[in-house]
Amino acid sequence: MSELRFDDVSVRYGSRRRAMTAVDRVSLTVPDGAVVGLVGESGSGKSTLARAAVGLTPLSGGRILLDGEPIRHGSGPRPVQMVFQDPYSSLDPRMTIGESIAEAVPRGTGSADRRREVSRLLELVELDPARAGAHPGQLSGGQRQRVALARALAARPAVVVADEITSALDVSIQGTVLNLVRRLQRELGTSMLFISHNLAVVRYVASEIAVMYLGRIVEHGPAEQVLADPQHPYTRDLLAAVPDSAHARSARSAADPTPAAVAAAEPADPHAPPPGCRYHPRCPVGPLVHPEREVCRTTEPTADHRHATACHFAPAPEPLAGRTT
Ligand SMILES: Nc1ncnc2c1ncn2[C@@H]1O[C@H](COP(=O)(O)OP(=O)(O)OP(=O)(O)O)[C@@H](O)[C@H]1O
Repeated sequence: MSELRFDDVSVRYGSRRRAMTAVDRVSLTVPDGAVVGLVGESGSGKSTLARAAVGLTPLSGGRILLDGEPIRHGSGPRPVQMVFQDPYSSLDPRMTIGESIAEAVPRGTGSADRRREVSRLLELVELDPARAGAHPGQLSGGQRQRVALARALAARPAVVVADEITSALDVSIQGTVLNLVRRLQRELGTSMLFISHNLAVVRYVASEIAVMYLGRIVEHGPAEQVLADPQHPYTRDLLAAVPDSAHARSARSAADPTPAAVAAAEPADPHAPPPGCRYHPRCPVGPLVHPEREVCRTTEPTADHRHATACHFAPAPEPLAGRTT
């Protein structure tokens, strides 16, 4: 069992006047064996949450639990491994890829076993073990990202956090890396927090989707339900931005026409999040368009159901056929 749980987690940067809360009271569970996709625009706090999970960023509040226990980020193998957007940040360009992967194999493994493990991991990520002597600079971006995945898996992690791992790749390569993630997840059953600003990428691998806006989770539920029946106006806007898909078309028809006041709205300032619902200054169902909906300016909506939406004016979600809630 490997369940990662963020329990009321906050992360603040800076001090006093320039302080900003990048992650604000986030509760989110990555169930055992599930891939939770975390989406949201740049600056919403996704990377901060990821870095907190691997101990790179200290918490200002709340707890992060692995199988119910606080994670220990001391020496020794890290139970939560992270793969970054730029594999150069995790791969030393002076080391061969075999050495980089071997370094992450748990201590106490003999050298012959370590070599075998490196070959096994390279095969697992669909790279030729004969290339173990190559340096990262000799590989393509997609191949480097495969090595970064192999290195993360070498530590036999309970959970992998993947932060924008396809964002720097050519579109043609993104699909092969996503296929690999899907296959690895199916074969190894590793729990995963998969982060991307791109909903089209997340929906390809995730069993659940959580949507983040200005440090808060505004919608979370089973992937197919969030995609087919998005409840939060921000999720609908994200979906409408996905090029040519059935989901985008339905999201667009729900949101269209974009009211002029919404189109002209300024992006939010993360240093001064709006009171009430954080999305209200940009929201097509909020007080910009419906002045009587004062509650959006004054009261923060909460989300606490299985397909949960933090919006005062979200319709009740349709039950999924064949599922019990
Ligand atoms: N080390 C830091 N010091 C101060 N502020 C930071 C730091 N790291 C991030 N921030 C701020 O915290 C907020 C959230 O950033 P974060 O990188 O977590 O968001 P994100 O959703 O991952 O966006 P991106 O995809 O652009 O990285 C942003 O406003 C950012 O400017």
